[in-house]
Order: sequence, then structure tokens, then C-alpha cells
Amino acid sequence: MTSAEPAGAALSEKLIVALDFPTPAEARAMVAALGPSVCFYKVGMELAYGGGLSFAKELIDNGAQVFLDLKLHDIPTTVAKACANVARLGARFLTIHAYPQTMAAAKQGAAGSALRLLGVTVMTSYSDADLHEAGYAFGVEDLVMRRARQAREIGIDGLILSAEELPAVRREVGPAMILVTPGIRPAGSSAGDQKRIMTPSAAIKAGADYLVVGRPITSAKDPRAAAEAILAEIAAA
Ligand SMILES: O=C(O)c1cc(=O)[nH]c(=O)n1[C@@H]1O[C@H](COP(=O)(O)O)[C@@H](O)[C@H]1O
Repeated sequence: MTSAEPAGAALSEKLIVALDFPTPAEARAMVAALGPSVCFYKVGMELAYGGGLSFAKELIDNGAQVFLDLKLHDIPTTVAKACANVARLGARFLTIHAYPQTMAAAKQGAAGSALRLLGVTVMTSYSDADLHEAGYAFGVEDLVMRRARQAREIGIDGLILSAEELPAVRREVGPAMILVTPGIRPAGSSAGDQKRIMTPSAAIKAGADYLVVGRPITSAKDPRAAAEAILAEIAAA
């Protein structure tokens, strides 16, 4: 592990809002609408491919925490050099796919920087049947556990997984790894394309260090109220 996160993130930092927008202008408007209660943002592929890397730098310069969700996966040289370049931006987290070659290369590329690497185990939109269809011999639980073990052995900082796998993975990897869960749905909200979902409160109780939430906040009539309700749920849990 390059270094541990402080034990237990500050409560407000446990909520990472996914800025899944096509342009920085729309993402900037959402940040303004959310106000000061949200301090951690995820810039993913949609925004990154529309000018989001400069926008991520703008967020960082304004004092926000930024998670760059680029889900890197390529030959080792390319992954290592991409990670070294991303590390210079000053983001806190970067996702890579949790394949052993990719994780080892990413670790080498990010070495000596403050960037924390998160290995994506099995996407929260996947079920056992989806993995089978994609040619995997493992079901979700077995593949998540296998990748979690490999990430720990390689020394990756943390993992992206669904809240359903949290207790077993935490037992396997120990307390130091950063466990981040998307697929978060407040009670009554629609799952959309997510298949492995959990409420904010249940995910925190299951041991999540950070929750990634997009549409339940960004598509809400009042995004600030939606974010504050999730923060209250986190605090109560
Ligand atoms: O790496 C991620 O952040 C990620 C991994 C995963 O397994 N599932 C997943 O939903 N995500 C991301 O988390 C966010 C979830 O968004 P909502 O479903 O709108 O809450 C999206 O930005 C996804 O790209």
C-alpha cells in the first residue's frame, strides 16, 4: 500500500457526488447548486471526454476533493505513464480496472505521489448472468473476492465494489484498504441500470468508507436537499 487514508473519512467527505454531465458548464452549475455541504466530486468518463480534466483541476484549485474515474486498463507501459500523468493533476482517487497487470503498472506509475488508486472489482451494473455472458467462469462474489485479494497483494490503496460484497471483502483485505461503493439508492429511488444496490444507511453500516452517488442527487428536483438527506442518513448510520 502506498499509504493509508486517515482512519475513517470525515462525515461530509463520505459522500462523493458523481458529476456525470456532458460539459463542464453543467457540472459547474451542479456544484454551485449543491453548495458547501458537498466537498467531494467524481469526474467520470462522460465529463472527462468533454473537457472534464481541466474542470477537475478547477475543482481542486477551489479546494474540493476530486475522484477521477477513468477506469484505466491497457498494456502496462501505457497504464503506468497515464497514472504518472494523472498524478500530476492533484486528484485524490483514480480508478483502474482490477486486473493484476493493470494494478501493478498503475502502482508503479503513481509511486511517490499522493494519488490513491482504486481497483474496480466487478461493476455494480453486473449480475452473475452478465459475467457469464461476458465469458467469466466466476460469479460476482467470487470474482470480487479474487480481485480484492490480488489488489491487496499488489498493494493497491482501495477498491470499488457494491455494498453487497463489503462485509466479506473487508474481512479479506483488512481495515486499511479504502472501500468505495457506487450503486447507492435511497429508499424508493429507481435502480436505473444498477443491479447491485443498497441504501446509504445500509452501505455505511456494511462498512463503506465512501459512497458514490449520481442520479439520486443530480436528477433530483432539489439536488441540494437530496444530498443533505443522504448526508443525514450517513451521519445517523
Ligand atoms: O467506478 C465507478 O465509480 C463505478 C463503478 C461501478 O461499479 N458502478 C458505478 O456505478 N460506478 C460509477 O458510479 C456512478 C453511479 O451513478 P448513479 O447510478 O447515477 O448513482 C456512475 O458515475 C458510475 O460510472
